[in-house]
Amino acid sequence: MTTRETLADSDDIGDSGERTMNYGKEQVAVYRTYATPLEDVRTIPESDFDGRENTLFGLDVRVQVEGEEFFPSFSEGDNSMVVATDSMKNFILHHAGEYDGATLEGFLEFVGARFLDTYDQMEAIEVSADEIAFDERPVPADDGAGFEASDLVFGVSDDESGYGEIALERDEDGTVITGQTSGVTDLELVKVSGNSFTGYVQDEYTTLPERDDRTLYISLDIFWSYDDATDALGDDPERYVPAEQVRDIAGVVFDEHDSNSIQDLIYQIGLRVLERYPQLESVSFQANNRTWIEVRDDLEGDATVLREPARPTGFQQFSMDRDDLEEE
Ligand SMILES: O=c1[nH]c(=O)c2[nH]c(=O)[nH]c2[nH]1
Repeated sequence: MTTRETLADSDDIGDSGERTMNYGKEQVAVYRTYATPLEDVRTIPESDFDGRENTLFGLDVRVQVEGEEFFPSFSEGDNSMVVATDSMKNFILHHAGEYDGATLEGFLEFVGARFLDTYDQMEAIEVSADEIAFDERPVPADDGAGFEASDLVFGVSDDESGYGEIALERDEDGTVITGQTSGVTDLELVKVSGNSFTGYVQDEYTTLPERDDRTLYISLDIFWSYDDATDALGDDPERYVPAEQVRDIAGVVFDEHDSNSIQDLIYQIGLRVLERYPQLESVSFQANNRTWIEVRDDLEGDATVLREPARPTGFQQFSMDRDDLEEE
């Protein structure tokens, strides 16, 4: 997942005739040690995740601001209203020390609201971040029985990470959230059996053989939006949806469900997510097919030998809401 937005992604292009005008800073990496622990989250049957210590809290932040008062900086080279993007970076770093909450989304709202409080010329702001994830490292337990996670040493993770995006505008009483998306990105899952891909269009362009079973390798980004965006902040941990639990739902549904395609699989994951979290309005997916190619199936039992696939890669995008759950 990248937090970079291109002009073509912008809402403002096309029919509205409205001008695109914003600026900001991206790839602001910030690390906070001993942030507030996330506690008292509701547990679900698919996951043993019940909170995180936040001993190391790392974020790769992107901030984008808008306001009519920035127009002269584009049209006349008049920087009198411009907050340097370098200062934005410093503002984000400073406020990482002021945040006393426990979630990525909470920090984005906190720092976004502080920007609007501080700079009147900013009318609207979007703040997003990818979590910079760290893994626990096992060390022998103090009581000599087995192993426990070190309090001090962490591995730099190559695995999936949390994602958040918050849009804010000023209103009479302060700031209001106008957009929110949370997510878990760069999940990579392989299921060795129980995946078919059959029944697709057969015509003169079809060379892919139907498969009753295949080793399915997917990379997956999952995003969700709450009915009430303030639930994303984690102030009420019971209503917060942790990225770790959604990650675990994806793994469990993949394990349980014999799918006939990635499309079929992500739909089932989406249903489970909406079922577990009534506070969510919608869930969406970006999947990529990275399935290996079988080179040997003449081995004993179910053993096979596989190789990396050649490019190009297939993808699936899908969004769903509570109506899909009700139709089941
Ligand atoms: O799960 C899949 N969905 C597809 O649409 C597709 N197309 C393809 O070539 N392989 C796959 N796999």
